[in-house]
Amino acid sequence: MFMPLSHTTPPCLPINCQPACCNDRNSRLLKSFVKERIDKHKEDWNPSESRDFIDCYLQEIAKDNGNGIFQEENLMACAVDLLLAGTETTSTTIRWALLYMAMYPEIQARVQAEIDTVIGQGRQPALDDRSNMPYTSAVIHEVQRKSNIVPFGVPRMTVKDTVVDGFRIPKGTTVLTNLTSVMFDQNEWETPDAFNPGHFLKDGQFWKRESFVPFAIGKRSCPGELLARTELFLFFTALLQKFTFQVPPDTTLGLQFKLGITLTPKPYKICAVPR
Ligand code: HEM
Repeated sequence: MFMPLSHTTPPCLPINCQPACCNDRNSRLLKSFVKERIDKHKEDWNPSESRDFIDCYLQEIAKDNGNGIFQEENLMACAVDLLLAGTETTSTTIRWALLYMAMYPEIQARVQAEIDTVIGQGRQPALDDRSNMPYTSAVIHEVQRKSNIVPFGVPRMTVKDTVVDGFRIPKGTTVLTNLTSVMFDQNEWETPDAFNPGHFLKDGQFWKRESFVPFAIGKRSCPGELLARTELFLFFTALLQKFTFQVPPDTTLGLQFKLGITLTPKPYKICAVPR
């Protein structure tokens, strides 16, 4: 179970904390959408059959009549967090992936060749295909490493005086994990600043690397990792199965970004040409 992000995030981060979902209007819309869903779940709730997260939470609230830690306010905050953390991140990664594909047509062509061999055009991609597609997996990992969309993890706060590697961190200190330093470490990566899927390939097979940490590590690492990895594989392969992404005529694409809670590419235009 996780705490709402708002309980662990300091109110004023020294960065531009304004993803589209954070502005007042969008935040109100999101909250009222979640409230509607919770009310609907309460209406047709059957305690002996949990359909999803909201049902399970309602069950926990009912156990101690809403007097314990499980309360409707927390349910609301957790559901909003899941929607925010779960949509902005995956869609931003896909935006980076399409940008890289348009900028590196030879890499895109190799992904498409693998899709054509393993999946073909006659059916949609399935998760089972992933283990037969080392090059595509390497490209998705390299997109995640190089685009580095959550460069400082999620801000945390020490709950007691702590010593890390000889450094004393007093209780109540906000701590950011510098994931960038690991994913661009010159001692770990052969060409840290290049977009190079070869970082994740050895003898033609997918190579899992310890320094690949876009979801952070440890007991507070991203709870959505499995879902995100599944979504990224299915969306990316489905898109490249049907389209080739190209730089529009007379346009130069670049890797300019905007740093907010996530590191997103600046808006860009590319052509999706049906295959
Ligand atoms: C490419 C996609 C994603 C990336 C790169 C990503 C990355 C991260 C990172 C770095 C953290 C901070 C971990 C830490 O502080 O140690 C985090 C936290 C979190 N992520 Fe993700 N995430 C992604 C997708 C998702 C999805 C799909 C969901 C849910 C459906 C999700 C839900 C969360 C939540 C709720 C937290 C806060 C957990 C807590 O406070 O303990 N994330 N994520």
